[in-house]
Amino acid sequence: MASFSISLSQSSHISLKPKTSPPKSHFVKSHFVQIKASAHSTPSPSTPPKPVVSKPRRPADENIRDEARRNNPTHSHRFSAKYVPFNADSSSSHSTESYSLDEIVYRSQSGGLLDVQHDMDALKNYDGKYWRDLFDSRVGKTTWPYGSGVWSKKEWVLPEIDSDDIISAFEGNSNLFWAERFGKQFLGMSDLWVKHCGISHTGSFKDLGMTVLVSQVNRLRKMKRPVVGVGCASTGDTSAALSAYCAAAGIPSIVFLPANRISIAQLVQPIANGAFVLSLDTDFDGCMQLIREVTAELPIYLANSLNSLRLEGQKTAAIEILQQFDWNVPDWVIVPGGNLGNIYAFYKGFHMCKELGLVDRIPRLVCAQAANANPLYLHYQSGWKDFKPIKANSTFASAIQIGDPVSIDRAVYALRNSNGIVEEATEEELMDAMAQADSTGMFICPHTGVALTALIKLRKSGAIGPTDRTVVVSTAHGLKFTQSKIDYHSMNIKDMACRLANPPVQVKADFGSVMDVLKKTLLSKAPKH
Ligand SMILES: Cc1ncc(COP(=O)(O)O)c(C=O)c1O
Ligand SMILES: N[C@@H](CCOP(=O)(O)O)C(=O)O
Repeated sequence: MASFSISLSQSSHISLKPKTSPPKSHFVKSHFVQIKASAHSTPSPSTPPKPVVSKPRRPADENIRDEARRNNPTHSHRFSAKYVPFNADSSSSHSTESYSLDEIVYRSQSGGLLDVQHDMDALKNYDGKYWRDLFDSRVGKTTWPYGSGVWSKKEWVLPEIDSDDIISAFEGNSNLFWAERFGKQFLGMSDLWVKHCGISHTGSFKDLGMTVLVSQVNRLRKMKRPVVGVGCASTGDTSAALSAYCAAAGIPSIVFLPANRISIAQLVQPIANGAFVLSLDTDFDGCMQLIREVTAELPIYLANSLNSLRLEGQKTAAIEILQQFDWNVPDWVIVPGGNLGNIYAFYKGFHMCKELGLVDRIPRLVCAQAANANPLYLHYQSGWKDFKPIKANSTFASAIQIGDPVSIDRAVYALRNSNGIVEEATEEELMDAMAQADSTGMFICPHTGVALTALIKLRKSGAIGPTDRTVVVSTAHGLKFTQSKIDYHSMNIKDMACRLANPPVQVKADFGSVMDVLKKTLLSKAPKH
């Protein structure tokens, strides 16, 4: 595997009936009020927004933030959220411990994980149709901030933040790709989809969480909270997203990277975005330990997914999948896992949609790991007994080379509550799966190769049926990982057959030689009529 050193000296308006059940008194005066929701303001049953037939063009001297301010001058909020201890065992969730999202806190008093808890009673004042219509009305617009796939779900993400404090690149709304040929040719499947979360601002799903986290930091700094910068440990994608969003906000970012373990494309991202980059002679788990110690001492805000704010943004990918299927629920969703925040984020997004009546069930989740970095897989195989961190070995899926995932409890909770499965992929399996997918027109990253391997194995075992609607989550853009593809297609990998390698053919630059080669190769493959 290649390694690199870090020596670089309108609005659509919807008319909705209220829920038949009586809403809570502090929200609604009459049960029979008609709500007009606009794409640019949170609808209020007590003060319905003015109906607007079509959105007039914004004055030339007004930008989209100004426009949002004008349309929503009071910034009144009916919804709220807070941090509570993450409790895998809900029977013991009687804790009264909670924190405002404006506090800087990453762990509960007992040292456990935190979770962002929304005021579900307030959200339940609106029925599933209300939320589906509201979210649908915001897709594909430039209305600040709802044009973002994350902020189109603002009421479910960070309901209390002022739109003016949001730092967004209009992330999300990513392509749900129908993998027609891959599904048909290799798996006999007709309803296979790839959610391309990596076709995004910085080339990975991390943008979804980072817009939320950096927006909250922006708010904290405006509130004069002591935050001198934002820091993370990273295998390459978190650091890229953090540095981009911080640069957009004018906030300093600090990234801890494991030396020689991330791709050159990932390394250059924070460098270009002006982050303070530390290359450390350790692995990701070592970097994570260090950033936790540093952020406990210095006023640097922690941006890893230990910080549950990140997952609020990431969960919108799950909501988006449902939305893209017209609120039909797929049977399976397969997610590659490393630090294990994302698998929980998917669970949370699906679960919220069920709880709030947008859908009536959730998909089964599969978490896919590289066999060289498989602590969750081993834990699953043991029947969820005694989790043991491991020393992760080098893998082409370098962004998930993690042996001591911070979100292990969240992942176990998500998988147990979705009748989930954990699978693993060897280096050869993941690279072959990546090459196979690429040969059908995709250009995926090795982590997506891990997820596809899980799919291939589950199809072979019969767990996933030929007509099951299945979504594979692609987590990063293949262009960040071109070196792995170069190594594969030049058959330059020790102990790997690279059976799908497609190296370029060296030919003399004359007509005869070119014709000979073309006849021998292309024409022999032409379909016979
Ligand atoms: C490309 C890519 N895929 C998958 C993952 C795994 O996500 P998580 O750490 O949330 O499990 C990561 C980061 O860890 C990643 O960068
Ligand atoms: N793959 C991640 C690893 C860190 O994960 P996080 O979600 O906890 O930030 C990366 O790109 O750094």
